[in-house]
Amino acid sequence: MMEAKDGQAWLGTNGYGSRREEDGVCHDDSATPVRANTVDELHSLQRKPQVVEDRHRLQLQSISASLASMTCGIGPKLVNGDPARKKEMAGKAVTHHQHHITVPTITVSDSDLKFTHVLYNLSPSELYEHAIKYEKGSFITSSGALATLSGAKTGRSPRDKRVVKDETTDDLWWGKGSPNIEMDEQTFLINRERAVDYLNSLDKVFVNDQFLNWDPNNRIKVRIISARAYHSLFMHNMCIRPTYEELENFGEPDFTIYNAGQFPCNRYTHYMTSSTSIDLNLKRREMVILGTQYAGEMKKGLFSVMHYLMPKKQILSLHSGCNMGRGGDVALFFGLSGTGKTTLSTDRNRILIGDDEHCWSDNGISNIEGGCYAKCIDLSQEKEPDIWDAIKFGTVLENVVFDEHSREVDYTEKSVTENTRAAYPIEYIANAKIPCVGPHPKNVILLACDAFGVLPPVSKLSHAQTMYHFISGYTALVAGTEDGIKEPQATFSACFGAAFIMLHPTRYAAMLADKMNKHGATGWLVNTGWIGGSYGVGERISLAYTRKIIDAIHSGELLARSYKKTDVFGLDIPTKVEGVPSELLDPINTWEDKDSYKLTLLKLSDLFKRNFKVFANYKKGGVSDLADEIAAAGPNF
Ligand SMILES: Nc1ncnc2c1ncn2[C@@H]1O[C@H](COP(=O)(O)OP(=O)(O)O)[C@@H](O)[C@H]1O
Ligand SMILES: C=C(OP(=O)(O)O)C(=O)O
Ligand SMILES: [Ca+2]
Ligand SMILES: [Mn+2]
Repeated sequence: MMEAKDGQAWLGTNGYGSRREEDGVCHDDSATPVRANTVDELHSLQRKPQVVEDRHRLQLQSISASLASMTCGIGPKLVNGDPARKKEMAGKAVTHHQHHITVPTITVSDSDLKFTHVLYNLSPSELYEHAIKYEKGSFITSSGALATLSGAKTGRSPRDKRVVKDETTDDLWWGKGSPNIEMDEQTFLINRERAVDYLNSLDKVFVNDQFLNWDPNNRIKVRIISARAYHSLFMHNMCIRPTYEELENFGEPDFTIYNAGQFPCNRYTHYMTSSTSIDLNLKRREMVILGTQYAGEMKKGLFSVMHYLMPKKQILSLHSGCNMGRGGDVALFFGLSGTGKTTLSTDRNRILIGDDEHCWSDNGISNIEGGCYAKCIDLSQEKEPDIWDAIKFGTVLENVVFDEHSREVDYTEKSVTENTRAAYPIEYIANAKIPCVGPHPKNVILLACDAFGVLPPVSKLSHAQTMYHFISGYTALVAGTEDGIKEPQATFSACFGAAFIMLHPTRYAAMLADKMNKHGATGWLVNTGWIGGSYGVGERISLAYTRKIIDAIHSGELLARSYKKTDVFGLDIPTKVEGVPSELLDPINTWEDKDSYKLTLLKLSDLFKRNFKVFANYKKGGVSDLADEIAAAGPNF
């Protein structure tokens, strides 16, 4: 080594340092030498250390309290940072012993002796490294997105969702048709303890402190405690990301998720019917996840919470996408999974406010989330260029298949699941509106993917029809996609999101009716499903045609068209839409077998009627006055 001028040593390429030898050989010593004595020292120069301040101590105390065991009432010993960098972290621990307890405690369990490292609001880069190093199935794809596997579950488990029933939850929707399956407080605490013990047994946990709802007056603070970098990155993308200052003043969360998804619940525990349990406790403002690693549970679990909290403030929570034209006209896109909310709200010519969860308050629309969650089965650059471009560094790609060597994703591949997904921050869509808020909607578009092929590609709805179809929440997808032709499966999901609503559907419908009336919004029903016959005979309407229809709604062109009424459903269908063959607009034209069309139409209308019966008779603080008018807005035959 050779002494540099300022007393630091440089690293040379050999034992002689980089002394210039006058031998006519060219040496590689043109750059300023590195200031390090050892390779370790050199590596330590790479990263600017994070300053551990009092702020971090307060955060650790707060997290320790979040992870407190119910039985002994104290939280674990926590230390900031990566366990793999132990030496750098030494002496900076915060424990409950210092802060919460004045008398000396006697250590009674092994878990009291250990530290849990907290990886607090890590950046996407840090989370990538953790995922790749420690989580099997994590890879960097050729676009820079992180491919991950969600494990045995590749979709949500609605039958395993439980809601604590107590004195505060009388006004919830319980019973037949409701997504809220009850559990008691005691059982919740048993599952909570199971999750907390699991998380505390780990060397490290990930903690995300973030926000929900872009409306600053109605924003809530959420904390997500999880065991996987994948989950932390997913929520980083999906929730609203705090600025440094906002994080500094974060304080205590309004709601906390304990995601112990790799660990099962105990089937012997009361109310458990499988090894998966997603438990919501509104009074404690906590959610526990056991036995599923599907990240969508966290996103949609928080959505349920918003479906409870927001209506209490006269704010309507909506399972819809939302975008805005350059002139400020806002459109909502309702629909069940796979009907096109994400695809159609992401539109080159319009500004994206959000793809899935919104609030409608007296001030207009706000997105609940900070990211989008797009399906990627059969994704193509040509058909969905904006979503394609959003799949880059930072994006989580769930359960996709890629080329072993090139790491190119094959979006047609369903060998892990058909529900392959991309989760990305909303600003990855070039024309996203930040902050994600907008004025009152002008158009309310109800999407149905009708695999029966009898609903028209577009209908204009009266207010009563809008309510009827909103409460019905119809779509029909095809059950199995592989072996042969299967019957389309009709699904009715109230408010186009029965799995997430907490109150009776009529409560949300009444609010929607009220807001649409007040702000003069027009309702539309768009069939993004089959034309020319049911699944097996006809085909799915092309995305290009659906986009033309949506364009005509946005521009006002469609409102000005002439209409005719259909039989049975009594829908008003336009006779012409720019860019769409006119014969497509009335389904009877595209069916070769007219008898079969009529039979299928009647069959579907019968399914609608049977489904609606339960709502028609419901009179409890909902749209009871409107009930008759709304029921009459359904199919008639
Ligand atoms: N005509 C169409 N309209 C909308 N989506 C279509 C159409 N044809 C095919 N699709 C595909 O259907 C899927 C719709 O899914 P997505 O937009 O993610 O639904 P959601 O957000 O409502 O769950 C996408 O994969 C899209 O490419
Ligand atoms: C994440 C989901 O949303 P969607 O399929 O509506 O995009 C879901 O329903 O699990
Ligand atoms: Ca959804
Ligand atoms: Mn979606």
